[in-house]
Amino acid sequence: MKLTDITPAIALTPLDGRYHKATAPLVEFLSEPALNRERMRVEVEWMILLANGFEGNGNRPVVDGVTPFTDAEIAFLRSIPEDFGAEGIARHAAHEAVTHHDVKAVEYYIDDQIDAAPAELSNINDRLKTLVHFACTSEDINNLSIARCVKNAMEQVWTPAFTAIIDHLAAKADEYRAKPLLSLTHGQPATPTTLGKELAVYVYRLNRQLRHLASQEYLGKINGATGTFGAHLAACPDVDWIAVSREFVTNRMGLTWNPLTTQIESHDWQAELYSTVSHANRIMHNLCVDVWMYISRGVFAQVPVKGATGSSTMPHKVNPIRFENAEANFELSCSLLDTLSATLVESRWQRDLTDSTTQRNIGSALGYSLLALHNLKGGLESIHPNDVVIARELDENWEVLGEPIQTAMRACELRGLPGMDKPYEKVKELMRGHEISKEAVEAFIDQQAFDPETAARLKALTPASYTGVADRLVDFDR
Ligand SMILES: O=C(O)C[C@H](Nc1ncnc2c1ncn2[C@@H]1O[C@H](COP(=O)(O)O)[C@@H](O)[C@H]1O)C(=O)O
Repeated sequence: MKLTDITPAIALTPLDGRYHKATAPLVEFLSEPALNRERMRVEVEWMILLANGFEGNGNRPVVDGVTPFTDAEIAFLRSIPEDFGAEGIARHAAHEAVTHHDVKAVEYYIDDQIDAAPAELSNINDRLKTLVHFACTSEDINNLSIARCVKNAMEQVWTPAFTAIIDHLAAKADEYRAKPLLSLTHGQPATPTTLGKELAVYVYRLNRQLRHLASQEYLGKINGATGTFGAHLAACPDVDWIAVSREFVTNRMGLTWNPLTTQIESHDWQAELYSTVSHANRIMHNLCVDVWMYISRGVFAQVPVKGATGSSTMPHKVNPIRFENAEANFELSCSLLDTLSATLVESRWQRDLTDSTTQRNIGSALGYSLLALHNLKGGLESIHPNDVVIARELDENWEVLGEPIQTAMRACELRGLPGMDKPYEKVKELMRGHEISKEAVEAFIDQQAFDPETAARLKALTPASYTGVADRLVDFDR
C-alpha cells in the first residue's frame, strides 16, 4: 500500500505528525486555514469601517453611496470568518485552484457568502461585492492578518508556555536557594554556589526576554498597492484616507499603525520578535545542556516513569531524553527564526513575493520552540537534586577553600598584619596538584599569623558553607 493513499493524509513533518499533540495549540493561529480566516476578518472589518465610518468622520460612510450596515448585517458579515470550517476550507481551495491567488480566493469566498445571505439582510446583496477588498492590495490584507495571527499565537500559546518554564524555575530557585553546589569553571572544581542561585541566573535571563516580548510592537499597514493611497484618492478624493488607515490598523485591528511603507509592511517588527524568541530559545538551550550535564554528574536524579524504557539494551538506564529533545527542537526553531529575521527585512523595490513564502513557516518556527518548551517542562518536572552526590562532590574538593584563604590573607596584609606576604603563592603551594583534606586546610590556617577572629572565620568554612550570599541573590531573579 502506498502511504499517500491513506486518509486522513499522513503528515510529512514531525510537527504535524509525531508531535502534533504538543504543537496543536498553534494550529488555531498559524495554520493555513487560520490565516485565511484572519484574512476574512480583516476584509469584513474593512467593509464595516467603510460602510459605517468611525468617530473621526462623524460615523458616516467613508465611501459615498454605501448604506451603513445594520447590527444584524454586521453580525452576518462577522459570522463569515467565524463559521469558516471544513466545508469553507474546501471551497476556498477550489477558488484558489482557479485563481492561483490566495487572497483573491478569499475575496471570492466572501462573495459566495454574500450570495447565500438571508434575504432580510437587504444590504448584503450582489452590489455589496464591489466593497469587498475595496482599494486594497493583497498585502493590505496579508500583513494585518499575519500580524494578528502571530500576536495571538504569541500571547495565547507561546508566551504562556514560556512563562510556565520561568515560573517553574523561579519556584525551584527559591526552594534550592540555600542548597550548596560545587561549581565547575572550565570543567574544574571552583568556588561553590547554590543550586537555587544557578537556576535564578536562568530566571533572570529569561525574564529579561519576557519583558522584551511584553513591549514588542506588532505593526500593520493599509495603504494600497505601493503605500501611497493612490487608488483610494482616485476613487474617493474627499476622504482623509490617512485617518481611515490609522483608525483601522490601530483601533479595529489592535496593531501599531505603520504610516510609511512600500507595498509591503516592512516586517521589521517580525525580525525583532523572532530575534527575541530565538535568543530566549538559546538561553533555554543552554539550560537544557546544563541540566543534562548535572544529570550526568548525578547532581539531579530523574524520576523513572513507570513502564517506560530508558535504553533498549541497558536496563539500568533512565535517559534524559526530554532535555535532548528540547535541545534539538530549540536548535531547529532558532534556525528557522534566524532565517525569518534575516530575510523578511529585505524586498526588491516596492515588493517581491519571497516574504509570502517565508512567512508560511512562522508556524514551524514557533512550533519547534513550543515543542521544545513542552519537553523542557516535562524534563524539569521529573528531576530532583540528589543530596548524597551534591554533598560528596563538595566534600571531595576542599581545595576550593584556597580562594577565601588567600583573599583573607591579602586583607590582613592590607591591614598591616605581618607574615601575610605572597598569599597567592603560599596557598598555591599547598593546594595545587594534590588532594586536600579538611585537616590540611585547618593546619594551613593555623600555620599563618591570622588574627584570631579571621582564623576562626576561615576555619568555620567548608566547601558547603562557602557560598557567599548566593541564597540572597535569588531574590533578584524577577
Ligand atoms: O494585490 C496584489 O496581488 C498585488 C500583487 N502583489 C501580490 N501581493 C500579495 N500576494 C500576491 C501578489 N501577487 C501574487 N500573490 C499571491 O501570493 C501567493 C504566493 O504564494 P506562496 O509563494 O505560496 O506564498 C500566491 O497565491 C500569489 O498569487 C502585485 O502585483 O504587486
